Amino acid sequence: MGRELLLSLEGVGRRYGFRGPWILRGVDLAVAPGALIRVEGANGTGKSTLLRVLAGIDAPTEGRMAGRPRTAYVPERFPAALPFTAAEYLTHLGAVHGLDRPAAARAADDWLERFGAAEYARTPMAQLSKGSSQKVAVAQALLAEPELLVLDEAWTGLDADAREELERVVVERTAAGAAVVFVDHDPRRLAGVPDATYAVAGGALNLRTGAGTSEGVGEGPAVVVEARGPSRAQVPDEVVKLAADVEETGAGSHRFSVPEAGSDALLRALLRARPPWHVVSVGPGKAMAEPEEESEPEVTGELEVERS
Ligand SMILES: Nc1ncnc2c1ncn2[C@@H]1O[C@H](COP(=O)(O)OP(=O)(O)OP(=O)(O)O)[C@@H](O)[C@H]1O
Repeated sequence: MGRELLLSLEGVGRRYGFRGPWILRGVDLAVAPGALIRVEGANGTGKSTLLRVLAGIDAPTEGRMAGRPRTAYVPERFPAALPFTAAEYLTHLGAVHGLDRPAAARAADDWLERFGAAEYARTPMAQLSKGSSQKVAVAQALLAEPELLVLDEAWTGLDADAREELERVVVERTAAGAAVVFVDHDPRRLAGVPDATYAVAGGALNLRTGAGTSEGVGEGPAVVVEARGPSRAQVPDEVVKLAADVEETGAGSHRFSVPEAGSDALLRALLRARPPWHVVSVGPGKAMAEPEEESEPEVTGELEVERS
């Protein structure tokens, strides 16, 4: 099955107020279905700002975002003192997400149960402990099976069982094709599992491990990216370097085969090119060892990266 990007950021910047310092600048990020992305960085570098932009809570001050996945977000600080019980609150949110009330109530109970908070279902949220209230924060994000799950320190305050459960849920969601972007202060969190780890520093988002880094490229199955360039544009050098195979499939259209570990970096390079390329589809290819057997990627639609 082909994959369209769920979301992409291109040249995104964010600052607070007209004259505030830039917190983020020139951020490019391609979020594919099934991707697990970790974001790191020192305190105050802009991780939460980036996650709020990804979650659609905050708008970029400059740059472009394309794609509108069904998104759920666990904020760093959850407003716990709401005038509802946990079950009422979750049922209400489930209904807002389009579940009928009985289904929403069942989903609310199921998620509270899964995180060991069933006994607090009828407790007013203002009376919940910090940890129990964090379980409600996590449950509200999982209710509607989001396509993009954004977790800002979501493990903080959870007990050991709930922390493990949340790791399991993240792996389940990505296996089901959802993307998960998370920040967590514990380096052991989902260690070795993320497809890519980025660091926010000096306003920039830098790839640390995973796609496009030396430890990642060359591993894993091939991914085929179909993209269309501006008329008579050269394939960007960075893309040529990352791709294992480049084929011109029509006027301005190209097909790139890239090891899975390098696919995000290749997508970023296409989106960053000036003028930018249009990513048409992303799909699985044949193993890199069999280049002569060309695979036909499934074209699933077009992601137009708008320009200002
Ligand atoms: N709503 C806001 N208004 C003004 N400044 C803000 C706002 N939100 C964040 N900032 C500033 O933006 C910078 C980045 O904050 P952010 O919370 O994104 O960083 P962070 O990397 O998540 O930090 P931490 O690790 O401490 O959670 C900080 O200087 C912060 O003071």
